[in-house]
Amino acid sequence: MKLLIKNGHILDPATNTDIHGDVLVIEGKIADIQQEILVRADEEIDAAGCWVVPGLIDVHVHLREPGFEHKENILTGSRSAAMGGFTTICCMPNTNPVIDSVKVVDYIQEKSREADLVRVLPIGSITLGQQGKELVPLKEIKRAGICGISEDGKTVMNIELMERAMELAAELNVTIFSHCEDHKIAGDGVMNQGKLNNILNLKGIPNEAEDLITERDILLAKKTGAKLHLCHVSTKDSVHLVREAKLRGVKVTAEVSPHHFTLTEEAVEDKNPNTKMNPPLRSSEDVAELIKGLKDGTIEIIATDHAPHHEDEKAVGFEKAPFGIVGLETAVALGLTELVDKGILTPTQLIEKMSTNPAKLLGIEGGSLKIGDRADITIINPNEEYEINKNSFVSKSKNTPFHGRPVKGKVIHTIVEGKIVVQNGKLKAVES
Ligand SMILES: NC(=O)N[C@@H](CC(=O)O)C(=O)O
Ligand SMILES: [Zn+2]
Ligand SMILES: [Zn+2]
Repeated sequence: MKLLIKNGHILDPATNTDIHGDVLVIEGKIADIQQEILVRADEEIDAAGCWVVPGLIDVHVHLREPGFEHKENILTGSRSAAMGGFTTICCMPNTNPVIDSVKVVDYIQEKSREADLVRVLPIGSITLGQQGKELVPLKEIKRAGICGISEDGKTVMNIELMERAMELAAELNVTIFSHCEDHKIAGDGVMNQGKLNNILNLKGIPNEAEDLITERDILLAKKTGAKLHLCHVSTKDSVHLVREAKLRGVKVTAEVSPHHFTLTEEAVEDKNPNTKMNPPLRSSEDVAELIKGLKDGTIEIIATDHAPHHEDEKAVGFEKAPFGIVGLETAVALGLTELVDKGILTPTQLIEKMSTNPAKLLGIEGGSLKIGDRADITIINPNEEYEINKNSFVSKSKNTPFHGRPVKGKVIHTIVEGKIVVQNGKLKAVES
């Protein structure tokens, strides 16, 4: 099977490629990249006016299966990922049962094989059942195929237990994905604690809830030598802490989610439950520092924290609604509109944070268009302008604050191992 991608703007951060030309894929692998390739192929894609980039990788997604399939399942989440240009996604363990055993890891892998769309890498939990009491059997679940461990949704508040988890993770070379939130300080807050929460009569979550755990986990990573990845960084001081930790040689990486660099707490003004997520939308000073951190490389990854919730669950008022918003199908547009178009990141830097750096963090093949590499490729039209429409999402859930927002940049084709899964902005093979 030969696939020829013609006339694209080929951007590969891994090989420093930035040329106009053609990409030839043979039997699922990148066979050639030239200004012009003249061969007869089985299939041809005209990529004129589009970026041709390494397949995007999202290290932070909630697929909700097993246990919460009314919000999303592995098949619908994989479709949503493909539509968003992602060829690999990592799914968080806050399912029911939790991803804390070989059995659940196997189940997810089997379901994703059946879905046969994008690669799904499960993230195991840190403690059994995310109960914060006993560590998971790390050696076994690592052998079964987890790509890291996380207590996402909450924090392991017991510091001794977290230290032991990091020691073991360091020994087995497993990355810890840390959701930094001091439960006591966050209390039953529902939005950022700042200028607005009192006016809106909503309980606040102060920055310190995040910053204290960020600091704690950086210190533990330094002490144990564990590889620490910070999930959804949202505060200015956490960005400062990461910047300093890197200077001191701590093995720490950090991600920011598109909603945190796009919106501030002001978006909560009309109490739309789709502006409620954890961590909350922060102040404009926090957002400015996140953007600075993205620009200077302190934050090397953009991850969606795709957190689908059913419409009925969100329709109970701001205070009672669950935290979280969907993100797979809006990430590319927000990255392009908010970061590239505004001159904060170059196109190559955006792709680096959405593909090359995630691959490095996970230690997996991908994030590059080297000859011989597996042909995971995303083709994006950076100039297409439209309004985000939640009704066009293929995700089971539509909980987005971005419905109706004008954006620029659309995923046109997603190719996984040489197979076209999204073509001309549509899923190629959808039964049911
Ligand atoms: N981000 C969220 O607001 N919610 C996530 C949990 C999490 O990422 O912490 C969820 O699972 O719904
Ligand atoms: Zn989280
Ligand atoms: Zn999450």
